[in-house]
Amino acid sequence: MTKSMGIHLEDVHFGYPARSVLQGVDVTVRPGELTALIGLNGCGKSTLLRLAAGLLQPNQGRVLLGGDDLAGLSRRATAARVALLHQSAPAVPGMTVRHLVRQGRYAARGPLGMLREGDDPVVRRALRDVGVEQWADRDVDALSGGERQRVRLAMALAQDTRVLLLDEPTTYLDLHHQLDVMQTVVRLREERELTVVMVLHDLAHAARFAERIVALRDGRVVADGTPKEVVTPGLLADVLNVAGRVGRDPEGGWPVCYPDHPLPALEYENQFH
Ligand SMILES: Nc1ncnc2c1ncn2[C@@H]1O[C@H](COP(=O)(O)OP(=O)(O)OP(=O)(O)O)[C@@H](O)[C@H]1O
Repeated sequence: MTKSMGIHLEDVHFGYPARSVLQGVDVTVRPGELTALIGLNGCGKSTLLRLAAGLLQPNQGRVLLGGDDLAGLSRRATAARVALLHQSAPAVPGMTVRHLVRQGRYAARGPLGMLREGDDPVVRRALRDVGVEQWADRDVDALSGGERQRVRLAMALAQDTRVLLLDEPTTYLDLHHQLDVMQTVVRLREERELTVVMVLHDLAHAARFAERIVALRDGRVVADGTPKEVVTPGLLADVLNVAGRVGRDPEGGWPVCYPDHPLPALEYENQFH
C-alpha cells in the first residue's frame, strides 16, 4: 500500500468561459488530514475539488498530488490516486447498486479496463463500509435520495484511492445518516490513512469532524486553520453572511455555532468591504 498523499494548490486561477471563479488559490492539505471546505453557494468549492481531481486544469498555477503535478499525470494515473464524489450525478436507469459501485473500480482502469479478480472484494468492502450491502441487487433508480447518496459514496470508496474528495456527502441524508457518514469517513481516514477534503455546508459537522477548515469567498481563500482557530462570529459573517454566536461543546471542546439571522447584502457589503 502506498502511503498517504498531500494535495497542493499553488496560485491556482481558474475560470469557465464566461466567468472567473478561482483567483490565486493556495491550499496545502497535509497527508492524512481531514479538511472541510466551506463558503457560500457559487464561491468555487466544487470547482476547486474538480481541479484537485484533475477533471479541470488551472488557467494558471499548479495542482500537485503526492508531489506530482497533475498536468503530467494520465487520467488513469490520476484516478488511481484520487476519487471524487460529485455533488450530483446523472440518473442510471436499470443499474443495480453493485453495478454502480463497481464503476468505481473502472475509474482507475479506463473504460476498456477489465475488472481483475481482486476487484470484487474491494467492491464488497466499499458496500460494507457505508452499510449498503443489503441493497446490492436493487436498482439504483429505486432508492431514495439519501440511500442513493450513500451508494455513491461507496462507489467513490471502491476506487480505493489515498485521496478522497467529497462534495457535500451528507446532502439528502437524515441526521442519523449524516452523523453515520461523517463518522465513517473519520474512521476510514484513520484506518486507511486517507487524505480527505469535504465540501460541507453544515458548519456544525465541519467544526466537529474536520481537523482543518478552509473557507473560500469570491474564489479566494479567506480563512485556513483548525476549527478552534477559524470558527468565530467573524467567519460566520464574513464567509457565510450570517450573524451569529460561537460557543464550545461542553464535552468535546469543538466550536458550536448559533446562527441568528442572514445579513442583508447591503449590511454585509458595508461591514466587510
Ligand atoms: N460548467 C460551468 N460552466 C460555467 N460556469 C460554471 C460551471 N460550473 C460552475 N460554474 C459557475 O462557477 C461558479 C462556482 O461554481 P461552483 O460549483 O464551484 O460553486 P460552489 O461553491 O461549489 O457552489 P455550491 O455551494 O452552490 O455548490 C458559480 O458561479 C457557477 O455558476
